[in-house]
Amino acid sequence: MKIQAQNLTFKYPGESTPTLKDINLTIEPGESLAIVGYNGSGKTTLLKVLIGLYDHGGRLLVNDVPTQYFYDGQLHRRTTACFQEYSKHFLSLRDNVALGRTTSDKAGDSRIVEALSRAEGKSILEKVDLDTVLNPHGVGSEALSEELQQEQDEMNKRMGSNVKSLSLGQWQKVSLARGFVASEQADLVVFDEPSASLDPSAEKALFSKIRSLSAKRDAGDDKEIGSTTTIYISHRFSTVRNADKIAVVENGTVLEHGSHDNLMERNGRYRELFEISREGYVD
Ligand SMILES: Nc1ncnc2c1ncn2[C@@H]1O[C@H](COP(=O)(O)OP(=O)(O)OP(=O)(O)O)[C@@H](O)[C@H]1O
Repeated sequence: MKIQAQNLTFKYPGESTPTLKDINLTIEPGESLAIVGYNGSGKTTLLKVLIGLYDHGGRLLVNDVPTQYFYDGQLHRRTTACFQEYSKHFLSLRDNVALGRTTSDKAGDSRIVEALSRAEGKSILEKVDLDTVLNPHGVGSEALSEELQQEQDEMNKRMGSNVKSLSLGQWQKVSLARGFVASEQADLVVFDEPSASLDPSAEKALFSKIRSLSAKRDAGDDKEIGSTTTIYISHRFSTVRNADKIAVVENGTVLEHGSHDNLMERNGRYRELFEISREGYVD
């Protein structure tokens, strides 16, 4: 999917000043774009506007067509988004990953295992199986409200001992696996800080899987296929540098964009942020 933002602006309802202004950006089909910048600079808002979640000023074009010419839901069906606030369901591991998108047979289960593996979460299967019901409220039952405690007691009664809790990082991998299953039908896949709860080795492998979603394939005459575009927000420059394009967002606008090499050569904010992050790894 090709995405073009032309003089894009956006203001949250009730706010006096726009959160995004003069955004001009083109992401070609099959490209990966990393969005970087300080906290509160507008990265998540930009991601949400680019995938059509918010009404905006200026123009947003998808495959050269202004988004208002698509019918309701048409673009959303082609988009998969993994946001920081992911959902956890009191459902089996299978249903948490697939949400009904896979068939209930061996082929369906192997898609789920494959998605868990791409999300660096295959080891979760050493602790629970696909039928295990996951408890979204965590281990600390003493911290649960009376209502949640009742819900948990009820589930435990119904499911016997087959209810298990996961760590934060394991839940994040379940939510990423959900994104990978959904991405099979998507032309645009977006991730908002997908590795926040992951350890460095899982993180490195995850980003290479995310970028491989974007690998350009020969689409032949069919412009619709072979062109999954990925956009991700990350503060980890070791992974950001491998994106095809990087956009530096500051005060609600794109300050610089280009490849890692272009931006390093430009010697501007990207280079400054990259060097600060590198210093963080040097003793
Ligand atoms: N729903 C909202 N209503 C009003 N203002 C909002 C809303 N969501 C975010 N903002 C404001 O918009 C600005 C940009 O927020 P955004 O979440 O896009 O930043 P970000 O760059 O993704 O930050 P971070 O790196 O901390 O996740 C911030 O000043 C924030 O307070």
